[in-house]
Amino acid sequence: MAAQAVLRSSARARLLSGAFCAQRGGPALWQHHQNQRAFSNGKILVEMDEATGVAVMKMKSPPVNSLNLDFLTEFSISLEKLEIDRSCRGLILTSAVSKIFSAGLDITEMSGKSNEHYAAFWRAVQEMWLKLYGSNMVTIAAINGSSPAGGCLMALCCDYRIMADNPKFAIGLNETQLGIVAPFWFKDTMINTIGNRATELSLQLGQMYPAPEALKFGLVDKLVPEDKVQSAAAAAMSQWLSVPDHARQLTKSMMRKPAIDRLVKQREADINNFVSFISKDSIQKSLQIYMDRLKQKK
Ligand SMILES: CCCCC/C=C/C(=O)SCCNC(=O)CCNC(=O)[C@H](O)C(C)(C)COP(=O)(O)OP(=O)(O)OC[C@H]1O[C@@H](n2cnc3c(N)ncnc32)[C@H](O)[C@@H]1OP(=O)(O)O
Repeated sequence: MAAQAVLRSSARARLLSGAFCAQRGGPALWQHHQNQRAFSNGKILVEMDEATGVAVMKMKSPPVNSLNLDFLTEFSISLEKLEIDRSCRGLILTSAVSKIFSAGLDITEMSGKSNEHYAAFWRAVQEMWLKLYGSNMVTIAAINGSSPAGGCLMALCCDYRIMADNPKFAIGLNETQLGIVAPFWFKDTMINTIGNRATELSLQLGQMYPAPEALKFGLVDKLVPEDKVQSAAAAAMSQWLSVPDHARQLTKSMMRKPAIDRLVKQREADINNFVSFISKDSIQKSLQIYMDRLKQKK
């Protein structure tokens, strides 16, 4: 109950009540301009091309697009809005922040907060995963910067990944480097992409892979020059959209449903696990050390 109260007081409540809105004071409604429609909830900007049925979702939460409770709530609501729009068949997920796709879960959401807050936060992380991994749309990640942990997870949820060919940009599930453990559904998502052995190595070591290495073992599907990421994503999208929707959607569901069902069945237990793990003193200390190191590297 307390967890729901936290969620009610967050972006979801503001969005649904219409306070998150466009500068003119209305709800985050579509704005029309020629063949384009757009809406923005503040941290997320969505532009949809009506001629192609493709929406581009840009994450815009500087400095690093870290995934806090408000961001995750906006993300899930935006995705739901596209999912129920029958004219939208494809989604390109990318970043409006230079050199960063997403820094993953916001570490400050996992430090020094109440158990109710941890529970609400983790429910929002689960929701983002359930919606994106289970989307009926074709989803393509246009990875135009670094993408650790939760950022990598978002990319892995997509059907296809195109990354900027820059060895300074790295991607991976680096949770163990923070002294924390990726849950089973992060692990399942990675296994479904790169296989069991590569996932085991990657997760235990908490590896971050520079873009060229990520390509080698299939963590991403294609590298292109930085300035071609969006056009390459659009080109890949038109190939994916040439497949009849019903056949592609059923095939996607056949591949992903077992992993999705597994979390759905254990959602509350997974939240309880997260809360009891993250609230341990030793884990809080590890996160603090990691954050201090991040700040010291400057
Ligand atoms: C227990 C259950 C498991 C939970 C599963 C967890 C999943 C996760 O996603 S945990 C988060 C893992 N994320 C990371 O390890 C990323 C850490 N960040 C970085 O490596 C870098 O910041 C970067 C590569 C993303 C960007 O580097 P750079 O452009 O040099 O920017 P700065 O490092 O200077 O960062 C700017 C600013 O942002 C703060 N920050 C960075 N990442 C996060 C984050 N994930 N959460 C919260 N805040 C973050 C960083 O501390 C800087 O803050 P200021 O010093 O106040 O400017």
